[in-house]
Amino acid sequence: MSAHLNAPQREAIRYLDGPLLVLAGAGSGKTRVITHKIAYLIQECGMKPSNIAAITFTNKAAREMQERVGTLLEGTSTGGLTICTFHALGVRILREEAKVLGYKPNFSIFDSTDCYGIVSDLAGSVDKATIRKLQNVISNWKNALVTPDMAVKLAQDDTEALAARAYRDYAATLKAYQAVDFDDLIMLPVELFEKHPEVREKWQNRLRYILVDEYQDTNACQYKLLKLLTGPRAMFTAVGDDDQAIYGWRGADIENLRGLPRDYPNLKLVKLEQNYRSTVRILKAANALIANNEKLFEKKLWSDLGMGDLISVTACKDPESEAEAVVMKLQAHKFEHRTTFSDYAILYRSNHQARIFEQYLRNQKVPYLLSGGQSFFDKAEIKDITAYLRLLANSDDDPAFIRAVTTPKRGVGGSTLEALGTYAGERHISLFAAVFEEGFAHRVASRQLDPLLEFCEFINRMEWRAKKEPPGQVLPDLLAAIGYETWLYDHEEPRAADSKWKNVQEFTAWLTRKGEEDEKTLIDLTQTIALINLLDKGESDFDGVQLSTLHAAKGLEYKHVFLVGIEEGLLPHRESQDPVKIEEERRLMYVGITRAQRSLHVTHCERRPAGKEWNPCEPSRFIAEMGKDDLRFSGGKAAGGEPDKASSGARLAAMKALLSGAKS
Ligand SMILES: Nc1ncnc2c1ncn2[C@@H]1O[C@H](COP(=O)(O)OP(=O)(O)OP(=O)(O)O)[C@@H](O)[C@H]1O
Ligand SMILES: [Mg+2]
Repeated sequence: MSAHLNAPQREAIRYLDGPLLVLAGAGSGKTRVITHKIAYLIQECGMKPSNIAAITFTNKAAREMQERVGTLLEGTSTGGLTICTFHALGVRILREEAKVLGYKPNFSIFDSTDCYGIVSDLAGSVDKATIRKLQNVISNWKNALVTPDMAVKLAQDDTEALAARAYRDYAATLKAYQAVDFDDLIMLPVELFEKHPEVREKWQNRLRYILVDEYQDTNACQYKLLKLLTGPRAMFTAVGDDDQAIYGWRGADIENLRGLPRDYPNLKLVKLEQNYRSTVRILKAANALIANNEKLFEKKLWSDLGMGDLISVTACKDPESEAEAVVMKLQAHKFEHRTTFSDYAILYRSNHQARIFEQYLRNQKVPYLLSGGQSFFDKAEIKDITAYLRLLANSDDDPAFIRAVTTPKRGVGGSTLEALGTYAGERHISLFAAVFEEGFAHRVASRQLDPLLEFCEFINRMEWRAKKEPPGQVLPDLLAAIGYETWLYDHEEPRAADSKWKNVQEFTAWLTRKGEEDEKTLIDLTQTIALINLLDKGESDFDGVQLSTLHAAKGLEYKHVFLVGIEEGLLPHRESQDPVKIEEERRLMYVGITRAQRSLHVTHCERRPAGKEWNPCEPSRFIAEMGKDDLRFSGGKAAGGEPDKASSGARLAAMKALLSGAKS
């Protein structure tokens, strides 16, 4: 075992007598316990890698963990070792057990845009906000393991009954499409394991030891899946920090932390108290801030990495001057300390805050990476066009068929597809092949069959051309024939449509170029796209400043961190004002502060544009809560020897919150 482990870490790694919870603050080496425990299980306990599964919160975290375990175990084979997210594990289980659940192994996974389309079809003519709400209600039901039948039975009033029926139809539609949504990736395996003990036992025997990182952010459904997977043996290690629970809005529930000792009376608890990440000042500020939250578990956290620099708090006039100030400070800091760009992170509450920083970084030719954003190939519009290409390459690709035939809409409805799906299922042929069969023609009206036939004939014609002509000739005709641009502008807000259409053009230009360079047809290139999708989109070697949302920065660390836009209304967010949500916002700030190793810089604006007007902004109450001993204020009203001014507004806000909290 590596020398760089302290006594409680070693204890946690060696403990194999039953379920184990490592509960500890930020930077105390929880993730390190997981990676080292995997190595320990394989190297010292002789466990097969294929019997071990480690579950991380994001794909990025999974990649990092794979790398670290790979390094620790150099020379030892790790074949079959599972390191992935709950969702990826769900996909794996579902693919293997699809038959038992009545799915094909190549079921589609619908993203939230696909699902929005289904819900909006079912809901009829209601506004977007209502559809999103309905989507949320359905998602909450799924995460609470409420089936459509249960929802219908439990409905208390007309609105709930309506929503429950929409849920039932939504589930039926997905099934007809042989598709699942993200929530299903967890819910269906739970259902599967509950109904089929033999399948459950098979998986319990396969995954004999399970490790879970960021346990505080699991939801009820994921907890259930974990329980079913570990079974009565309960051989697992969960690590987490209740002060970093920041996904309550997505159904994660700290109750799962509280529930563990109840569900597992023999649960062993290990606490880690030494922080190996941050300087004393950073840690002190983080501890002072989080002390304002109700405590679930008592924790201590100390560091021997030295006092470190004061934390700078800068008031800026507006977002432009904030971005300018941050980028200038970053460059000066880099020059002075001879660091690299990848030592820096700029973290913010909401995605939209990134744009102006990107602009200034680009102006200054500072390389940067944007995370928490979406990969190009995962964008709905790129997936739409890719669905057509997949279908040209392989007309048996049912998921691509469903996506292409319904996007843009061409008069093929849910019931037609359901009939087609049933027929194809009985005959064991693909949807595409089924369209041309006489047996199917007898089952549907001609107004249902005609648009299907027209679509398939179009695909056949295009396929024929795609095999011979260069992509540059086929693509424009394909796009024009399906009317994608018009459909986008009919469906989306103008700005969203603009950006999506631009992406489509960028994608087709790329395909055209590739086609010319490599002398490849569209059919050949479809394989290339699939491979790009599989490729690690990781950016490990790139030297750039990291731009990220606070949520996406969870679990990561950077030498120097800028927390920007730390204002009332942004953090805490204006829509998160009740006392429970304020606590979650405070944890988000805690996550932000504790990403920093050496230096921390906090900025806030005095005004922000709101349409043509300016809105005045107060510094966040969280700045005051960090305690002023380790903070150095500058800029704006606070400059010129009035260090307290910047925080007086924050204190006022904190007082207001306290009063409103006391009232409710
Ligand atoms: N015993 C140790 N000796 C030296 N360095 C350590 C030790 N334990 C952890 N570290 C280092 O401390 C840093 C924080 O560790 P790690 O990321 O595992 O903490 P964590 O508890 O998972 O943090 P978070 O709560 O943010 O997820 C890492 O750089 C890690 O390599
Ligand atoms: Mg961690």
